[in-house]
Amino acid sequence: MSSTDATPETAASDDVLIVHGGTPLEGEVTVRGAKNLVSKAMVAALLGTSPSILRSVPAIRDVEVVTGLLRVHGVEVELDGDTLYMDPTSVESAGVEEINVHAGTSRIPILLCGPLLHRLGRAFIPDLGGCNIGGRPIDFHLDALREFGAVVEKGPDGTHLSAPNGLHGIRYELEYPSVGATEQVLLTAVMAKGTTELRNAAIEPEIVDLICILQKMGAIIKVHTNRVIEIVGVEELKGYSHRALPDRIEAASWASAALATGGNVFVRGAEQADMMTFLNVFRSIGGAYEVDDDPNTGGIRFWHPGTALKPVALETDVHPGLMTDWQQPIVVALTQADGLSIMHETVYENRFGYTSELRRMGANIELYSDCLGGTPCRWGRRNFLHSAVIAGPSKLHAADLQIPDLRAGFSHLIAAMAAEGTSRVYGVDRYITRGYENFEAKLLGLGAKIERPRP
Ligand SMILES: CC(=O)N[C@H]1[C@@H](OP(=O)(O)OP(=O)(O)OC[C@H]2O[C@@H](n3ccc(=O)[nH]c3=O)[C@H](O)[C@@H]2O)O[C@H](CO)[C@@H](O)[C@@H]1O
Ligand SMILES: C=C(OP(=O)(O)O)C(=O)O
Repeated sequence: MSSTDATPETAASDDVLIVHGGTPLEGEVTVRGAKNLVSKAMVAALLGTSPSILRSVPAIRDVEVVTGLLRVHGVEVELDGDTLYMDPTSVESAGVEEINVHAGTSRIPILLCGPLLHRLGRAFIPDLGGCNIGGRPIDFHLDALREFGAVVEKGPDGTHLSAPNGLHGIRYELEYPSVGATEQVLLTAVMAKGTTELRNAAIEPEIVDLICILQKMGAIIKVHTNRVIEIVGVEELKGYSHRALPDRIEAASWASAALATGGNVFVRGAEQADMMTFLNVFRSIGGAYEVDDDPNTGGIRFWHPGTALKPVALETDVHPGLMTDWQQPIVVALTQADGLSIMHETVYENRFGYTSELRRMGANIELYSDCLGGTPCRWGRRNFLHSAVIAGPSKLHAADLQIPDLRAGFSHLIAAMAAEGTSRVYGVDRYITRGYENFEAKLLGLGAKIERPRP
């Protein structure tokens, strides 16, 4: 099972955005539900005996992929505006070929295991996709599922699971607080027989929102101190009605774009509580922000105050640390800071590939295999280039860029908008649409000078 985001070379030659750089982004964008919650909330709907309603659903490709997966399993899915109706009353098994149509782009298919084992007694894991930023093994998922009582069989066409004796609660400690493995345990334990205790769990806001959804469905989940989650299995869950929490990764991406281009962007829908760590970093670099806490129209305004940006030493970490998905946009902003910054990536071993393109644009970024951030991490001394030193400020110049993955892609766009001259950014449809809805219209609305090549 591998992470299968395509390599940059495979981006179609017409999948390109022309960016005329040098214009500060100014105006307003709206963020809707978080990519990393919405797709899991859709999987949770599979567990209900009645329909679920999910609001604030963004128009992104990961939602399309999970819609396809739910439909092949007999769930009726209808989108009305940004509200998703999911009726799981007639869940049925799907064939390997039908499932494989939706394989290879997202990591979500593995999260269907628990719900499908409960509903149908069997499940199949197709090839997983997602960003190509490390090995992304699924050993924690399979290990936990086996503990719950699942039988995991690897065949020539993929991994098949069954639960001949049903699933029962477990005491389980994650080696690392993996987001996906925590969600796997939650989605499986809620209907397993008995109580589950998960130690060293991830506690990202998207996980807390998933817990809220499961609670609405009838689950009993207690979040204790020290990353311990206790789940009391119940026999039946009903559908839910929920508004997804806003996408804090998209919000931070626009904030970084405002800073790197010397602009001023109001991100409607951005929430302070989920972005506290990012906001501290943004202010340390010298960016300015203001929170509007109106529950209906509020958000956060981010702007460059016109004074020199300051260098910082940062490390990515699990929540409440600095989110790894914020790393790339922040690094682009740091190319404009006055001095030496450090970024130590501790979550993924290979998330700096995109910096080679930034170097071609004139950024001064060196990569190291040592843990430069101060805290030794899992990747130290294993020859993974997982620390970056960024010397700024650099005058960025235009280049032709190949996007390697989702967040790197948005960061390439930011760099192209901050650079002098006209860049061509390849792979925007393939990668960026997976997590940023309507990004071209949003960029145009902020005054970005972008265009598609004429046929
Ligand atoms: C769809 C989604 O929500 N994606 C997010 C989710 O990814 P995802 O859930 O895949 O990320 P994890 O938190 O599981 O991964 C964190 C680390 O744990 C390792 N690991 C994970 C599982 C496993 O079985 N074995 C193992 O070794 C991974 O290789 C990685 O080094 O959380 C990441 C960390 O916040 C984010 O960057 C992704 O945007
Ligand atoms: C790494 C990411 O997502 P995924 O897990 O879907 O690849 C991301 O959203 O930055």
